[in-house]
Amino acid sequence: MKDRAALTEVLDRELAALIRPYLPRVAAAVLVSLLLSALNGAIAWFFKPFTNAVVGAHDYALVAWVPPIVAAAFTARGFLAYLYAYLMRSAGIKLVRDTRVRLYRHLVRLPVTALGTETSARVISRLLSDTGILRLLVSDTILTVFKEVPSILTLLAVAFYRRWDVTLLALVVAPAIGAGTHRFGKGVKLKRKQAQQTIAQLTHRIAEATAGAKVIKVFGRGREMEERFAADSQVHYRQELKIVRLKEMTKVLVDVCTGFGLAFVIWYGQYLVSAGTITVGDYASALVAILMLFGPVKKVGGSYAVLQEIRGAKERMNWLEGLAEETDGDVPLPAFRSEIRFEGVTHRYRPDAEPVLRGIDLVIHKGEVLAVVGPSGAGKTTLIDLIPRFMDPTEGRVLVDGIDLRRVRLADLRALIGLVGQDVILFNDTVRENIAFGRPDATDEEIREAARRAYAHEFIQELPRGYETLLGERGLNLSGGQRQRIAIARAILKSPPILILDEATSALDSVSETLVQRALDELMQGRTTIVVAHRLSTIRNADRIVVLDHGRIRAEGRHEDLVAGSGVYRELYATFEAGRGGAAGEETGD
Ligand SMILES: Nc1ncnc2c1ncn2[C@@H]1O[C@H](COP(=O)(O)OP(=O)(O)OP(=O)(O)O)[C@@H](O)[C@H]1O
Repeated sequence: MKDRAALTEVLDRELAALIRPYLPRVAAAVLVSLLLSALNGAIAWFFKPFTNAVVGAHDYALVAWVPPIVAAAFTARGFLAYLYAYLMRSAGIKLVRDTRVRLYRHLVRLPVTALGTETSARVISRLLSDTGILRLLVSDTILTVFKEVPSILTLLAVAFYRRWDVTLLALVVAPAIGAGTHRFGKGVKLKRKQAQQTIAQLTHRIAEATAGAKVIKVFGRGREMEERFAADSQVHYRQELKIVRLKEMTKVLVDVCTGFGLAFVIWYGQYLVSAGTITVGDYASALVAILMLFGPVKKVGGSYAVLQEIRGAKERMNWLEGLAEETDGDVPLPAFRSEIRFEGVTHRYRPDAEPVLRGIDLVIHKGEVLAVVGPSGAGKTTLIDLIPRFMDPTEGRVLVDGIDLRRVRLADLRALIGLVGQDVILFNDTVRENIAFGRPDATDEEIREAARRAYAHEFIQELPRGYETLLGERGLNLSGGQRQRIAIARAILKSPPILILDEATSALDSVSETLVQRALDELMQGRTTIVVAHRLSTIRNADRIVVLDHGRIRAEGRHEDLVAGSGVYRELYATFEAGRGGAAGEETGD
């Protein structure tokens, strides 16, 4: 109970901090809205003398003024209403925009392992949908506080001043309003969180339907996917409906309670009047003030439910904001001079899990091509992921030129590294931008030269708009080999001294494979290369091979030596040979 109260307090402080930059704009909007009310009041007020003047036509001087004043008043009203809406809405949209940008910046700065088992859909729903709800903070909650709370306080003061006892009587219903509103509000908060989870689920299903289109079709599961989406949408509909009902119930509650409050006041007031204790004037004045209180109280009650909704969304966003960003070191690393060293490296993905790497000691010398081989799950990817410091080892350390990676400036370290992974990520941009991803300042000639060396220039020229061709979402309109060559061109253009390759396990057709292999050879020229190898040619040509098994280095050496000596390696090599398809077949000809 106490924890929950503390959480609410923290949430409210965070919400207050979020809204602070936009307060001047909101205050200006409230000011405009007060002006607008005054103008409306004035229009109503002057209606009588104007009507008398026009209809009675006694005052000709005034009659002449009426048409321009009416036109001006309505024009001013239109513009003030516009200004009010503009100020109010822009503050809300700004709040949403800035929060999204802040969250995205945070997302990009997270370590790659931080998101763990979270799906991208859950992150997307937090970034787009939960942040969208924040808009209500401006257009509802803050607005209500600015507009209604001062009226409530003024009216209460008047009512107390006139008849404090009558007013107190009206207030006996206040605790009921407070407790009921709070209870409904809690329901709204819970439902909002659930509804946002369902939004994440829907986002997930949409992503599956687009990314998994082929699988869904070939397994004939389209109908089931539709049904699941419809079922989730139905769940979301019910959750939203529940939110609407709870919010409206809050207003009903205020109506019912105020009805009772009023009944008490009328009953007691009449008694006082008939007993001659108070004057009719006092009674009427207190009654009017109390009556006028009900409208603003109802609005504040409704707003409290909205605030709970916002708290629910903020709580979900806090999960993302609570993840720690990558920690950066401060030792500059302008160049790669001699070696990468693993010292007693043990790594677990979770404290209670088995280690994936166990006591690895390994030195990779500058200029060397090191192939890492091992059965599936041996820890190869984990090993290479430690070099760009995608994560820190749980025990031991990784050093570049004798400096622990934890102390090195991350940007410097990563500037020295090129990475060509199994899954080629192409961005939703032109071929040109995709190649220049690591060097946005590269000239056209440099980009072409990189593409030529990656054996990509020819096919790029044949694309409809050459280098300016937009690659579709995830570059779907290119073949696997073409995608890989673009990734290689990207690495060639960056020209890093250290290269990390995670060879694709799936074989390409032999023509494509030859081109990719040549492009890779070109890329590896003169660079220190660590490659998770799946091709026979790669392991045969490597300066050294490291055999990983169950997180340990089981053997190390050149291909010829290992074939002669290590049992584990011979076994592995046999599986490579047995599986040689396009990839291996290519190089057996030599
Ligand atoms: N992010 C992660 N969280 C938890 N466990 C992980 C994570 N990444 C990998 N693992 C586990 O660590 C072990 C080693 O995985 P790793 O990807 O390093 O092996 P690998 O040798 O590269 O395998 P493969 O050749 O199949 O890609 C596996 O058991 C895997 O399930």
